[in-house]
Amino acid sequence: MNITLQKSKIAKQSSVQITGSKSESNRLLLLQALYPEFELKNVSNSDDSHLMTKALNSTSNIIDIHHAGTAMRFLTAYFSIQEGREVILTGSQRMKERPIKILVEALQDLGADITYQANEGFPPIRIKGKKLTKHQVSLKANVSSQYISALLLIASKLENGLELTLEGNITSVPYINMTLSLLNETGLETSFVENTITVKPHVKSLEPKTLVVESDWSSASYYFSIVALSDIGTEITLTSYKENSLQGDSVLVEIYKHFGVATKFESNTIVLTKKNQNLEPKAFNLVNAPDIAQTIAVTCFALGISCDLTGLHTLKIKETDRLVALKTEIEKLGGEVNITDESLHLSASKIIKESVSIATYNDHRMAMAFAPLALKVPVIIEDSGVVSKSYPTFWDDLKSIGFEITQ
Ligand SMILES: O=C(O)C1=C[C@@H](OP(=O)(O)O)[C@@H](O)[C@H](O)C1
Ligand SMILES: C=C(OP(=O)(O)O)C(=O)O
Repeated sequence: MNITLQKSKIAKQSSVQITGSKSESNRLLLLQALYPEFELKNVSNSDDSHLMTKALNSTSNIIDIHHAGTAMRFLTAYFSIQEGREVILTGSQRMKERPIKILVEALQDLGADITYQANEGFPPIRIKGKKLTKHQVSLKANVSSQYISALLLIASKLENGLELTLEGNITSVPYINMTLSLLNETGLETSFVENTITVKPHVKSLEPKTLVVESDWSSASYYFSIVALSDIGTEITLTSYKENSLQGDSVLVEIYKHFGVATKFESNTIVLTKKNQNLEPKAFNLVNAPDIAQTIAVTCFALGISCDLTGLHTLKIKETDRLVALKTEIEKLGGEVNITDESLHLSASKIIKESVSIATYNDHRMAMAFAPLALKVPVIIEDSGVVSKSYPTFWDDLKSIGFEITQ
């Protein structure tokens, strides 16, 4: 369904409760399936986390994880060690175009039985679960950190644990550190020295405990953008966040200072306040935080400032080719964007065309990143339901802070 966001003005002070991180949730759901002794709180209500839960509880031999990249990668590793179980893991048309060869080869090197059902290197895949006895493997680390996290999540269940050697530049490093921190929090032993990660085997059960998922920082990014585009003094409070986050996207706090947004941590909330207008050109390397690239590009466009974003090589293999999607949609609005395979340059723009219909390409972040533009001009968002991949209540939450949204 397409929706129209009328030109809106938000309340001077408002607050929004954001659901648990989808990245943390999907890791913890898998760990809980391996070690049922712990309990989870504030689990994400995203489609991707529902799909993860459903897949882990499914007894079917065909599992469809739709658009959920982490679920696809993490479950490939999980089903490889489910002895005696055979499943076909498949997904949406786009998922069938998202590469998985690096992970499959690493699992095969460890002894896993995985075959491609259609195109080599891509889902769907058939997995015959078995005991994996090898423990040393190396893999290319510059394509997706999800392959590495997938291996780490099952590592403690391998007979001899895992010694993983990362080859080349390592992309999206905070997501690897998040995986290791969560393993440690659950009581598993890991080390990460130079380019080698080790996880000790653990056959026994773990100490029962309750783990509380922090709310999603990528979802928070849209509010940083909203505050950046609002009048000085505008304040939005978001729950539940902590200062020492495991999520790399918490770098938003530093990045949005450059847009005049101050962040204050107060007990379990963050309070975002618009302090001043800073219209200097911007440059950010987002190799550690690829999911906030769209948010930042649209903030800059809406403020009429130029920006250079680099470290974006993973954007081409996400829900859509996000570099091409950003260029196409910003140019429809009157902007000028130049892209390479790993960077985006946005020229300073004086105009924002009104009532442009923004295509979202089955990508939740296209819909959410362009929504703050409604603080400047009316905008139409196509296929608005895509947001449920990570943030199902996004439009209701925007309405609650003053956005005027009609069908
Ligand atoms: O491990 C994770 O939870 C994620 C890792 C990142 O992917 P890449 O490592 O492929 O960049 C990120 O873009 C994705 O949304 C979630
Ligand atoms: C890239 C994303 O997700 P995934 O890779 O898990 O599909 C995302 O949420 O922006």
